[in-house]
Amino acid sequence: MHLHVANHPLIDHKVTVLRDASTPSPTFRLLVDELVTLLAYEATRNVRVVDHEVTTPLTVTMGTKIASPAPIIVPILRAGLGMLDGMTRLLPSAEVGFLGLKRDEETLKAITYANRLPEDLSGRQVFVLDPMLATGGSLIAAIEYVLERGATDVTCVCLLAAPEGIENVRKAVGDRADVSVVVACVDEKLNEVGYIVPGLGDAGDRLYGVV
Ligand SMILES: O=P(O)(O)OC[C@H]1O[C@H](OP(=O)(O)OP(=O)(O)O)[C@H](O)[C@@H]1O
Ligand SMILES: O=c1cc[nH]c(=O)[nH]1
Ligand SMILES: [Mg+2]
Repeated sequence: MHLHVANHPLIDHKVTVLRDASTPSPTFRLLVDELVTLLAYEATRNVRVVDHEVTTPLTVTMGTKIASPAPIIVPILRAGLGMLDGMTRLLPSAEVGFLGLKRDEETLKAITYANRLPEDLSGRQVFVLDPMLATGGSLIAAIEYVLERGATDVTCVCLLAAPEGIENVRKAVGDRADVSVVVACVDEKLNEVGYIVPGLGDAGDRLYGVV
């Protein structure tokens, strides 16, 4: 597994505002959207492209276009939905599959309640979106889902990660070179109830309200 931690003052600034408990949902949603756009620059560094001839007003030249089959974006419901628009804006030809996972707050195990992914992801490049990588249980479940269906290149885009969660993902995927995690910030630790510290609280609740 390859880990890329973004290192950019604009990203740090926006993450700081996200952390602020007084930031209201509309601002929180806007910042998540902006952060995805910034992280996507790194996350899509290895997006597959093919040569593509283009006619400019002056001549014919060779450029590139996103390869076929198109990449597939998988937001993990709920909180990952807040990252979807930002990602599809940059990759408009991508397809979107949905995975609904809810962490049992007692056991901290991820429970799958929705799955709308193509059965066959053979050879597909997948971008998994989830703002929070805490114990890693949810992300590991998502990575395993798409790998079992044949995906060959999985990039996870997260905002905050706990060191414990990164370690768990690393253990789960081993030294696979085609799984990577791009994250805005690696936080200090998990607390005794599995929340990221200093973190930003419950990302789903902050985006969409307490349910
Ligand atoms: O790394 P983990 O320990 O698995 O925790 C992280 C997961 O917890 C949150 O989702 P949650 O279960 O709160 O669902 P929600 O998005 O519907 O709020 C978050 O969005 C991740 O999916
Ligand atoms: O800190 C955390 C941990 C899991 N899920 C969240 O939304 N926040
Ligand atoms: Mg939540």
